[in-house]
Amino acid sequence: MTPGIRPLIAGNWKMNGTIREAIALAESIGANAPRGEADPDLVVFPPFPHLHAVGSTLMGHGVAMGAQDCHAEPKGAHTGDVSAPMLRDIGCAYVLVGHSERRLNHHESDADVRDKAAAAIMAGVVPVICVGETMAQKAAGQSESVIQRQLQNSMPDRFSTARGVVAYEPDWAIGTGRTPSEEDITTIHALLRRLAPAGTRLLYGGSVKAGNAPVILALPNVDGVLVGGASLAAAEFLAIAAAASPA
Ligand SMILES: O=C(CO)COP(=O)(O)O
Repeated sequence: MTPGIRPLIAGNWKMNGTIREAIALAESIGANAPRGEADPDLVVFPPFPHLHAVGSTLMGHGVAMGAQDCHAEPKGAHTGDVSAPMLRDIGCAYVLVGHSERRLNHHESDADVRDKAAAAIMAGVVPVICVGETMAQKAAGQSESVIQRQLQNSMPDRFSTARGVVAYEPDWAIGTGRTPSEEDITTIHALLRRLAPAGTRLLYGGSVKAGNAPVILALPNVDGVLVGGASLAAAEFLAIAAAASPA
C-alpha cells in the first residue's frame, strides 16, 4: 500500500448472476462492509441490467458502484452500448475501461480505452484503466514495455484531475489461480507509479483471493485489488477487504 492513499477493494462481477442474486450479494456486502476512517473504500461492478437494483440495495451502506464498460460518446446511434452519463445517472461512481476481456474479446485499442476514460471523466465517473500483458508478451520479456505503452496511450488528458485508478491485470492471471511473483507485481507497480499522475490508486487484479490478498496488499505501490471470481461470495470479498484494513 502507499502512505496517504486510501486503499480501494473492487469487485468485478463480470457477466454473472440474476438480479435476485445480485441483490443478495449487495445486501451481504453492504451490511458487513467495514466503515472505519482507516478502512478501504469498496466498490462493486455489477452487469448493466443489475445496476439499478444493486444501487438501491447499497444506498447508505458506504459501498460504491461501478459499471464494467462505457461508450466514448455521451449519446447517439450506438445500438447496444451504454454511455458514461447514463452510468452517472444510475449512480455509478466508477467505470472499468480497457479490461483485458474487452481488449482481447472486443478488440479495444488503447485509443478506444483513452476515449472511454475521457468520456467517463467528462460525465463525472472515475475511470479504472486496466492494463496487463499476455503470457506470450511476458515470456518474451516485454511486460514492462507493453504496459508502459498501454498506460501512456490509454490515459486521457484530464486523467490527473480525475482521481483516477489504474489496475494491473495480466490476462494469464485472470481466473487461472496463477499470479505474478511478488517481485513482478512490485516491478510493474513501480512502473505504474512513475507513469500515472500523483495520487492515482494502483490496483492489482488476477486470481486475488482471501488467502493471497494480505501478501499482495502489503507490496509497495499496491493500493488495492480488483477481484473477479472471489468477489461473487460476500464473505470472501469482505475477507479480502479486511486484509486492507489496519490490523
Ligand atoms: O479480471 C479480474 C477482475 O477484473 C480478475 O478475475 P479473477 O479474480 O477471477 O481472476
